[in-house]
Amino acid sequence: MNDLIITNIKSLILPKKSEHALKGKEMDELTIIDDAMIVIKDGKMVYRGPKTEGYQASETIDAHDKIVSPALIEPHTHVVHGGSREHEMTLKRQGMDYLSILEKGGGILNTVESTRQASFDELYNKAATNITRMIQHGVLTVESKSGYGLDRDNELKQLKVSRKLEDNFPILMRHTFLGPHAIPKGKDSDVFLDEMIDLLDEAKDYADFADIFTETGVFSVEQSKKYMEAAKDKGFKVKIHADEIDPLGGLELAIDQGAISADHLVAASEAGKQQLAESDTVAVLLPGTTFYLGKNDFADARGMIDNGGAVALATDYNPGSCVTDNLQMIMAIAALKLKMTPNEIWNAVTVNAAHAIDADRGTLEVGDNANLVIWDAPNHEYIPYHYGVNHAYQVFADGKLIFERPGLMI
Ligand SMILES: N=CN[C@@H](CCC(=O)O)C(=O)O
Ligand SMILES: [Zn+2]
Repeated sequence: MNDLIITNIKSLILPKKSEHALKGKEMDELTIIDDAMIVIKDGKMVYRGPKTEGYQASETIDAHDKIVSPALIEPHTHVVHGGSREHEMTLKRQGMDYLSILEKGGGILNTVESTRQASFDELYNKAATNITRMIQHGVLTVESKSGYGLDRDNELKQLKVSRKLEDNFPILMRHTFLGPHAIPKGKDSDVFLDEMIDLLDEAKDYADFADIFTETGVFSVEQSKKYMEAAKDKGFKVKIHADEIDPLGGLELAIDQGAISADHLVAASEAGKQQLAESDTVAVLLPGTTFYLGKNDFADARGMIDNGGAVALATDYNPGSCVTDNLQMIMAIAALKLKMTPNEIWNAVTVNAAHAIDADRGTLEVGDNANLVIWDAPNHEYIPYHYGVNHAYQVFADGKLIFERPGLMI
């Protein structure tokens, strides 16, 4: 007897399981099975394919002609933080840009203050609200960065909160130490970077990856190289916030260092984009950030994919440069502004997002954990098309229904 059958699935969306992230033309390939059915036993996929009579189960769920996909994957968030920065919208309206706000002690440094002041429980409860919202939007795998402590105790506090979230929610998380996220006021950047390098040993108990913000007025390419090499020596896989605003060569550094991902890449060079195709580095693009910063030039996803590179998408949820926990919204921005096809977008928020954070997720093959979403949508193109609302209808973690969108009470 099988545990659960989900039947009457209009279309089943199946990204390809692969040893490496999907690159170039592969990103436009997606298997779609119409009139489908899923069988789950002990939380794992036993069958997925055309409807058949061959299976029995103690429970059957009728998908009522809705579509089903693997649960989405968030490969870049700053979900653990104190405070909020709505006042920055006024500053931006008055013409101050992101780096000028940071230079004046606002931006990331504002959130550092709020995060330092917040207790462990306050940080946990706040982040739990965002994680809940992400799950409600169809996400069951989340990467979470520190980077708002900028000192030993507060960086570790953030990472411990991140770990507790993973313990208490039915999700898989990856935890990233982002000590070099900004330079504390009055500190010398080299001295501070050395402090963060010294902290890597302790951070290793809680974090899977080490990350750095390589940007004008933050850390240079040379400093980033030093940090990444130190982190790799200590057993970390490395990530980088690269070429978000200025073209410093962060993508080339990431590739050179064998980074698992290079994130942002709005201002990445042509040379970097060419090299991406030959590398195992995944480009994690964050178009919600470009939108939220009010910019018109988006990352060149088309160039990266057409050159043969691997692209993933994330919200970059954080309190300053992208305040949304709705990855479906990012799928819409990717369609409109990154000119990605629906198939590329689905692969970018499932398999490729999984590869960007070293997670074996994002597919629905036999033997996979049954992490999936029933979407209230007629086809897979509909979700990027009808933007700004939640299309997730039912979310299943390891075959268990954990969220169902309520309907009207009239
Ligand atoms: N750009 C650097 N870090 C974050 C933003 C952090 C913040 O503004 O609080 C990002 O990925 O966009
Ligand atoms: Zn970030």
